[in-house]
Amino acid sequence: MASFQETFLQPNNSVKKKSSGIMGYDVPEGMDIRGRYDPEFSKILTRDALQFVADLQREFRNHIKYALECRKEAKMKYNNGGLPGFDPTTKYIREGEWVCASVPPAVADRRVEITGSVEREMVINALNSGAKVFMADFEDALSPSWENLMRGQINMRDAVNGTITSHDQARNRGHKLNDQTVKLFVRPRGWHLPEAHIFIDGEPATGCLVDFGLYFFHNYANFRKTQGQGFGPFFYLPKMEHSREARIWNNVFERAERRAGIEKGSIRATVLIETLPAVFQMNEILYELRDHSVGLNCGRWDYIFSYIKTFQAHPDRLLPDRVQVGMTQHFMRSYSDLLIHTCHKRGVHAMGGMAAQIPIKDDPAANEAALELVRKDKLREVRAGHDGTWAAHPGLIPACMEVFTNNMGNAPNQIHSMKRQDASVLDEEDLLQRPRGVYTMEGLRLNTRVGIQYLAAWLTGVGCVPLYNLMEDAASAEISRVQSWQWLKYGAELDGDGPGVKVNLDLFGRVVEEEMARIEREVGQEKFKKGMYKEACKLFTRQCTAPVLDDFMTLDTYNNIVMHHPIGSSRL
Ligand SMILES: CC(=O)SCCNC(=O)CCNC(=O)[C@H](O)C(C)(C)COP(=O)(O)OP(=O)(O)OC[C@H]1O[C@@H](n2cnc3c(N)ncnc32)[C@H](O)[C@@H]1OP(=O)(O)O
Ligand SMILES: O=CC(=O)O
Ligand SMILES: [Mg+2]
Repeated sequence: MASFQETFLQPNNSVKKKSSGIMGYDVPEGMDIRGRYDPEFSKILTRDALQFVADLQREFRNHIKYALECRKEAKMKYNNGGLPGFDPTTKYIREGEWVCASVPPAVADRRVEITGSVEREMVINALNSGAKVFMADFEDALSPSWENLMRGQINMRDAVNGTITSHDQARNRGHKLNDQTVKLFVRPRGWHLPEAHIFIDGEPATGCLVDFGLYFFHNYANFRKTQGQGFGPFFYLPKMEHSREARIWNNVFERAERRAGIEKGSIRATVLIETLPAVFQMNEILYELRDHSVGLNCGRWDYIFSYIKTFQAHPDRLLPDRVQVGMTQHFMRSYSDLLIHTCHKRGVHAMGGMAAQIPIKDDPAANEAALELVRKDKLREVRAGHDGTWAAHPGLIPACMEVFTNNMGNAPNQIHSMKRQDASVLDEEDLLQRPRGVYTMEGLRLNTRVGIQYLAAWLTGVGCVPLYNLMEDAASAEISRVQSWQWLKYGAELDGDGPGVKVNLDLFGRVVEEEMARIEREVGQEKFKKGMYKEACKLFTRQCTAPVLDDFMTLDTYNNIVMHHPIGSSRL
């Protein structure tokens, strides 16, 4: 097999060019790095790694643009009254008798997976956590600033090398890896997010190709030796809407494997089914990735967000208060059951999702109640046939582990024991059924407080925060945003907690003002003044009152965290 150096360091005639002045990155032809120069970052942004990213971008950019155009077309169809559904032209895939490549032994048992951003201490804690897998997140849990992304890549490299350490000076505490660590999966950003600090041929790079490309380039060889038992690296793939997007990932993987000289099928990925259109494409997505798949996951928070977004022009499908849209609603249960049936039919893992509860430090009774909710959620998942689940915090791992182990015993998964044949009859009506529940003023207030505080954190580089004893990230905060937009747009009647009142601009304005005052009281004047709450409030208000719904909260907001050097901040 060709060595890493031989395979990647092919001669090229590109002009050696340093960007960003005297101290600059050594970039290949057609590439421009507009992010801050840092000697540590330059060990990630090597010329050859950048060339690899540029090659991916050049080969796949038109496919990505086409896939994003198709999303727009689908949106138009839904906005004109259409409903998502199964595609008659791919019935042969849904009904065919095929299976995915067999599961790599290294990740046969995934009963508890901890997730977290790629921040250094969190990475070390997650790898030491005693879960089976750590999903290191460049997506929902990360604010994609240049600093976060580059430090995240450094942290991933050091994690795979087994050399990652950190020292917290303020607390005089060190972090280092235990002898036993968990298996690493990396979640790159979704297709929709650009990387505005790296330009290729005059255009911002595609965020996920930067995340994937840099991580793969630097780590694939070590990963396969130390983590993957000959397989890997392993990925989670977010926010896809159609199997054509999975086909692009499959082609990216095959290209990377060829360039690295490793066998086809080395790279493995779990796809999050977290958009409403994707639930009708689960077989097709697995089929596209059949040589590279290691299952599907119920990304329940983005799924709820996507339900609202897909039905943005359907006032008869308003969702009730966010807290009432749980996994026991018929459409959510149907999605999880069909996902299990589909994955097990195709021989791969059906992963559960994230309960939003996190440990409550200063109130044992409330903490026990939160833990009980997590246990209940996990029990539902394992009994339904899921092979594993997500935990948002190390403190939840023992409870999740206990529930799964009590029900699965020593078996690494339930792929062959829980076929869920009964779920094969679930149809469009089950998957789209209108959720039941009430619309309340408290729901609107909570959405406002959560949306503003999440955005305020995101603007300062923090992509996941504890709010009101729950985990909030880009996916859960999106629900708050689009729900507020939808209630406002259609004048939802809030009658769940008193006499009915219709949401309108006046009411929403008052709610925003009052909730800002409450946030100030809750966080304290000093933190409020130093923080980005006012900016966040402006962004949230604009997004909720926009005549046309923004596709993603993070797209417009991204312009606020782009920092071009040496010029200063810049809009795309
Ligand atoms: C919808 C989705 O996409 S879900 C997936 C994306 N979301 C996530 O991954 C959420 C990950 N979780 C988190 O980010 C955090 O747990 C939060 C923000 C929810 C709570 O954070 P905090 O309030 O800071 O937690 P807390 O103070 O209890 O942390 C205590 C310790 O646990 C660690 N910790 C907390 N969560 C995690 C985690 N997910 N992974 C590893 N370590 C963690 C902290 O680093 C801290 O360690 P230290 O004592 O060594 O400094
Ligand atoms: O990514 C997970 C989700 O629930 O969204
Ligand atoms: Mg998600």
